[in-house]
Amino acid sequence: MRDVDRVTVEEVGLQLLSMMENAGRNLAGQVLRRNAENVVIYAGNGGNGGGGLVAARHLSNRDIDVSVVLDRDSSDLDGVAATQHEVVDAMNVAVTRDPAELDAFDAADVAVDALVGYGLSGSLRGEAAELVPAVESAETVVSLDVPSGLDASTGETPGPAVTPDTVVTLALPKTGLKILDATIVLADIAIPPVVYQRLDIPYRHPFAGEYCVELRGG
Ligand SMILES: NC(=O)C1=CN([C@@H]2O[C@H](COP(=O)(O)OP(=O)(O)OC[C@H]3O[C@@H](n4cnc5c(N)ncnc54)[C@H](O)[C@@H]3O)[C@@H](O)[C@H]2O)[C@H](O)CC1
Ligand SMILES: [K+]
Repeated sequence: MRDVDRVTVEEVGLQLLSMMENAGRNLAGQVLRRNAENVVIYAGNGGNGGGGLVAARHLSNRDIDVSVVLDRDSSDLDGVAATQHEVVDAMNVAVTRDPAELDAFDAADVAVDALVGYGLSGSLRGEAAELVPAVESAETVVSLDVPSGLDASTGETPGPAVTPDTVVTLALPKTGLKILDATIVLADIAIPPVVYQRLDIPYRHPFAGEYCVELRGG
């Protein structure tokens, strides 16, 4: 997946922010399908968190009551996550580090888990790990790309990990998802077939007339 991202950005010229926009909009679409009224997005400081913050923007644009919980102070965000945070902050979306501070916390019908994706290294630690019970307290948990704390390649959970109802995984299903009971939805983030060709990955798009396809029910 890292190679797919690299070739897409460096050789084809599609920008990370474009892929992330597709990721976040597809994720928001999956949340909207659940008729959620009150959504809490848990976001970390990487591509995964950035996608979660894009979804926060799309949901807020659709008048959903959405709040964001970060695993660090917003001033400690950098890169794409900082860019996406700046936008939701300007939109007056509630952003906090402490879920108990949110009026919406007890009422959340969907929690979006965008703390860590395939960038996990070792066991889930620090505030991200401490937030796992809060994420799981919502009626429905939707993880972006891979459940936070689960190794995307092996499926191992060397420490705490989110147990989602649904995973919205991006571009290609990650092998580590095989062990989960969750519903797996594959989302199109517009990676062109030439990228897979260059990497000798046999690929035929599975999306038919949609941007998301359910690979496996929970
Ligand atoms: N083609 C695609 O699939 C695309 C995927 N995208 C999304 O980007 C993430 C991968 O982004 P990356 O920045 O490489 O890493 P993460 O966001 O997954 O993680 C970095 C984040 O997590 C923290 N962290 C790492 N290990 C731990 C740990 N053990 N405990 C606590 N915290 C940890 C680290 O400090 C960073 O803050 C991918 O999953 C997709 O969601 C792109 O949006 C587009 C292309
Ligand atoms: K995640």
